[in-house]
Order: sequence, then structure tokens, then C-alpha cells
Amino acid sequence: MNSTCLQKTTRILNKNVFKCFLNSHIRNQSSATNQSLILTDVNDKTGFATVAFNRPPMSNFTLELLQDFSKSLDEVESKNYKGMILTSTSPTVFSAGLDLKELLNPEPARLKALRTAYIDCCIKLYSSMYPTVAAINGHAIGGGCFIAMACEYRIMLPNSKIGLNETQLGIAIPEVAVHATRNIISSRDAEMALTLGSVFTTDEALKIGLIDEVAENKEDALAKSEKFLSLFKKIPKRARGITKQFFRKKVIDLMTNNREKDVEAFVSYVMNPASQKSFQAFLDEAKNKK
Ligand SMILES: CC/C=C\CC/C=C/CC(=O)SCCNC(=O)CCNC(=O)[C@H](O)C(C)(C)COP(=O)(O)OP(=O)(O)OC[C@H]1O[C@@H](n2cnc3c(N)ncnc32)[C@H](O)[C@@H]1OP(=O)(O)O
Repeated sequence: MNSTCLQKTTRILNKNVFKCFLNSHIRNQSSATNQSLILTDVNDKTGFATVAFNRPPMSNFTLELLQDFSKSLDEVESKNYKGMILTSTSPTVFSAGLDLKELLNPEPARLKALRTAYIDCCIKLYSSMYPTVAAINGHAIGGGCFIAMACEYRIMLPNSKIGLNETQLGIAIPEVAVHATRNIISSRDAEMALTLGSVFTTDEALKIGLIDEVAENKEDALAKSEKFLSLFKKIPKRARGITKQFFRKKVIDLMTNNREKDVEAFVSYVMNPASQKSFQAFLDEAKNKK
């Protein structure tokens, strides 16, 4: 097989695997271990890329997933795709945030790398020149919620939960997350939500403006996402992107300039015995539910 033919075959295979994942055929983590942690599919007609977290069932973030996500975001930018839909291959979860097993008794260097990789992805997503939409196909908690918040528009499925629950775990919300939340919901709602570590239902999130639309199912969420991205079809990319970045400048600057401080603070919160206890309690409670 010549290389062009091989590339084409690989692409078709990847597309089929992706469709299969989108249809949620993979229901457990072990069946995904040999697969990419991020799947990207590009619609040749629209030029929109659909990027999916591929770590069922919780789509929680490990260092490796975040490193791959960062590369995918670079690819969407460098290949000049017209927009990005962010979703996951899990049947009921967009993302449960950072993998709590990464936070439990961590090796400090890996924990630092994890947080650095997470911020790196947030900066790329928050400041991207291309339009972004989160097709939130289930729960979006902690770091999963913030990633959705870094997109320009949020469409969520019914009967799901979304929120920044960090304070409940003993982790203070970084200043940057305060400003990013205020960019979406009212300052009053933001203060209540972040100090309580509130997790909202789909309907509650719609009411306060944390999400923009509710979709009937994943297919509908993807269709609505394409409709949102299409709004920008005729708007020159550079003018649009720079204007977006002006609105987001404060958050982008804080994330970029405070990166080291944020990592240090995060490591210190996570290593705190009270936080360690709360991570263990969550994992034990989930086990005992069964
Ligand atoms: C610039 C920075 C800005 C912002 C800051 C962003 C910071 C982020 C920090 C974090 O992300 S901390 C992590 C936050 N996440 C959580 O607290 C956990 C969230 N999970 C849930 O609330 C629920 O699991 C769910 C609503 C997603 C799903 O609920 P349900 O369907 O009832 O499943 P279970 O709770 O029974 O869980 C099933 C299974 O999955 C494990 N699990 C869930 N989440 C995580 C996780 N994040 N990490 C590791 N494992 C997780 C859970 O332990 C169960 O495991 P079993 O082995 O018992 O099956």
C-alpha cells in the first residue's frame, strides 16, 4: 500500500472508530486503554473540528490526557479549522474534572506537571482565534466545568450536573476562575456558587446563564453546536479572534502571568491532609454507593 493510500485508509478507520465512540459504544475505561485519549474528527464540508475526551466512563483528566488535549488544540489552531466543538465519548459525562487518583498521595513533580498542563490547555482554549463551543453531553464537574467555561458557548443535555466544586474539596478557587465565572454569570451568582462549591442541574445552570442552551440528546447538541459555529462563517477570523481576546484579556493575562504561583498554591491545597481526606472520602463514598 502506498503512503497516500495508507493515510486515507487510516483516516477512514479513525473516522469509523470516532463515530463508534460518539455513539457511546464504549462503556468502560479498560476498553479504551489502547485508544487515543483525545479523538479529533474534522467535517470537510464545514471545516469544524469535533474534539472529544476519550476516557470513559468519567472523562476525568490525567496528565497524559491533558498533554494530548494540548496538542489537539495546537492542531486545530495550526490547521486553520473553522471552529471547534468540544465533547466527550462517555455516555453520561462530559468530564468529572481532574482525576482524583492523580490528586491522592501524589508525587509532587507529577502533580505540578498535571496542573501546568491543565492551565496550558485553559490558556489555549480561552484565547483561541477560532470559535469554540462545548457540547456538554453529561456531567461537567470541577476542571471539566472550567474547560466548558473556557469555550464561547455551552449546550448541555438534560438531567446532568455542572459546577466548580473545588471549595467542597478544600481547594480554593484561583482568582482567575472568579473572573472567568463573572464573565458568564452575574457577580452575585458567581460568589455564591464558588464559595459554596455549587453543582447545578441543567435547568438551574440555564436559569443563571452558566449554559446557553439545552439539547435533547447528543446528536441534537452537536447539531446545535454546528449552528452556533456557523454564525461566524462570514466574519473575518482575525478581526473576530482579536475582539474575543480583548473580552478575555484579564483572564488570559492572569492565567499566563500567575501560572507558577497558581501551581504552587494548587499543590499546597492538594497536599493538605484535609483535602487528601476529602478526595479519599469521595472515592470511598462512590464505591460504597454500589
Ligand atoms: C485555571 C484553573 C481554573 C479552575 C480550576 C479547575 C480545577 C479543577 C480541580 C478538579 O477538577 S478536582 C476534581 C473535581 N471532581 C470531583 O470532585 C468528582 C466529580 N464526580 C462527580 O461528581 C460524580 O462522579 C459525577 C457527577 C461525575 C458522576 O456521578 P455518578 O454517575 O453517580 O458516578 P459516581 O460518583 O458513582 O462515580 C463513578 C466512578 O467514577 C469515579 N470518579 C468520579 N469522578 C472521578 C474523578 N474526578 N476522579 C477519579 N474518579 C472519579 C468514582 O470514584 C466511581 O469509581 P468506582 O471505582 O467507585 O466505580
